[in-house]
Amino acid sequence: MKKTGFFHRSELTEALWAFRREFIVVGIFSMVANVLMLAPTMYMLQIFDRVMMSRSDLTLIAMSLITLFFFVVMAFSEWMRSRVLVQAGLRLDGVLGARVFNASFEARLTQSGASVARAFGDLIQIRQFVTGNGTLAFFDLPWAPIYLAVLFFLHPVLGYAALVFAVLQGALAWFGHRHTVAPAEEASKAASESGAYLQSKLRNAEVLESMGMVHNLRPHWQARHDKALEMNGRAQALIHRITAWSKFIRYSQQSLALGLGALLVIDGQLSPGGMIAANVLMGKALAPIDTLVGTWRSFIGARSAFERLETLLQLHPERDPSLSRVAPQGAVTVRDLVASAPGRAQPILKGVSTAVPAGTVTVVLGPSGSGKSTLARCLMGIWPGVSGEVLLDGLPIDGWDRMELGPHLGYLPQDIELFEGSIAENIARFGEVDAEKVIAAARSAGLHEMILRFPKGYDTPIGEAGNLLSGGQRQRVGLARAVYGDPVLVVLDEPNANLDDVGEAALVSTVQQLKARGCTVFLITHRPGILGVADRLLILQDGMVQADGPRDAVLNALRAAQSAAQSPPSPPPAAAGGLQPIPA
Ligand SMILES: Nc1ncnc2c1ncn2[C@@H]1O[C@H](COP(=O)(O)OP(=O)(O)OP(=O)(O)O)[C@@H](O)[C@H]1O
Repeated sequence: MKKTGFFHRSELTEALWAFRREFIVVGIFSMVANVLMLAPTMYMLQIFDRVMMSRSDLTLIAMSLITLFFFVVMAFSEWMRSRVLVQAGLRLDGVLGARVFNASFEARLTQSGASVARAFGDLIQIRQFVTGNGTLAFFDLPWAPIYLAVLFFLHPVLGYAALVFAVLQGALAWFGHRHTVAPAEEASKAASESGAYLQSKLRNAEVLESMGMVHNLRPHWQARHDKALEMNGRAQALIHRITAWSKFIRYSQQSLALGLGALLVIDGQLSPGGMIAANVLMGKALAPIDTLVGTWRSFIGARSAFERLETLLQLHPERDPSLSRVAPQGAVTVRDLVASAPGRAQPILKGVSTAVPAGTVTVVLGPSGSGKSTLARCLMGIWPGVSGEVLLDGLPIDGWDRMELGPHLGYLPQDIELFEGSIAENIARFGEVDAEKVIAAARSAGLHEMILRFPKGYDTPIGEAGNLLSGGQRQRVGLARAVYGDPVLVVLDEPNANLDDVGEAALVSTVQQLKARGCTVFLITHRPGILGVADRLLILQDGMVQADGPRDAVLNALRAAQSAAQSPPSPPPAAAGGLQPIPA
């Protein structure tokens, strides 16, 4: 449960908070390991100041055995704490993986500006930090004062020297933090922008290669790449300078501590054993600070990753499973639908309204750019900037849980969007392949015989985005995927764009079968040949409804408008929205 008010924790903090027990266990093992880290120091003191003086073999053996035992316990504690952290990291991934996956997809749809491609990289970065040296150094840090106290106990000058070095290391860490965060962030942003640019162009490699566009695009990429290089160079230079200073302080500390101990020994204020022990102790007291300095970059990286991921999860909260509803029937109502897009002054859809009873076929017509595909996306509840309502069985479509609603919907987008995998997997929407349902969907899309002619039948791999299939085959596989599992609402965006006459006849039969089982169908097309299957027509013009109603009524009205417009010499009417002449 999320806490409210002062104790409110974000979802991500809550996920980490759930591992508090593990962190306590790590703290306990760290305590044991750190206390036992005093064992070599004590051993050294005993060897130099006691065994060497008394020359007692027995004391040496006893001291060695005890110290060995301490080492075993120390090694076990170190191993256990790393193990607990690694397991916690895996569990964290398990807890957040699905959420980040879903939120990434939602973010992609809403284009909310959250860094989608980075989301999983961010999760890995957080996990690696939480399970890495940074966290261990954080647990070791509180024990540094114990070593300091022992140093003060050996000689106050040694204690003060350690303090000075600690302050120097700390100041360096702070300086590094202040001055390198922004350049490092900018460098990583520039690098991912350059990578994303290249990636997006690689997707269209055929077009670029065939028309010799590679040469033209290279300078665009080079500019981004150069910027990334420059940023990276600047950040690296700073980081290297800080690392060099850090090394200087560390080496100085090691040697100066020994020199200081020697001075105290010469002065008779410290035993030789104390000198060696102090040297080791000082190294241990400063090691966590050293590690923190070494890991502050990953800390900063993990912190930014944490913030980005937190924003992503906040913008795309988990849907409440209690909202689960009964299976929809397929009645669709659209009310005053206004769909906008970033960077466009005018909305794409400007107040579209229609009401479609369950089990009817609506053919959507209109000229290019009139908003048909946008309407299709709104009907699927996947268009981000909308006002007005799209209701499925009277309930807002974007309020449904997608996992729950998805199987009841079928969608064939204009660019089909198949995925690498087999034909069967694509038709089955990458869920569990139910052979009977897959074959039924393929039959329904008039694809079954064609698939059987492939050497591997339904197991034929279709390549990335289906590029091993022809345009018409891709469209039919997309159609079979849309009708898979008997959905109640199917939206087909230009499903006949790549089809020959046989394919179009199969499409008509598919739509008739869908209708026969009570499925609501929206079919977007430019080709009037398919109007025969329509119960209703919806004609869009410039984002507005120009005509809507039963097919014959709309057609009669259009014909009347056409003949009225043809009697005086006047330009052909735009009534049919760029449609070829309405067949009689
Ligand atoms: N993501 C988007 N961002 C901004 N504008 C968009 C976006 N998608 C579509 N548009 C614009 O919205 C308008 C309608 O596009 P839409 O794809 O809905 O038209 P359409 O009627 O399906 O056209 P066609 O018949 O050519 O497929 C177009 O002017 C297009 O430029």
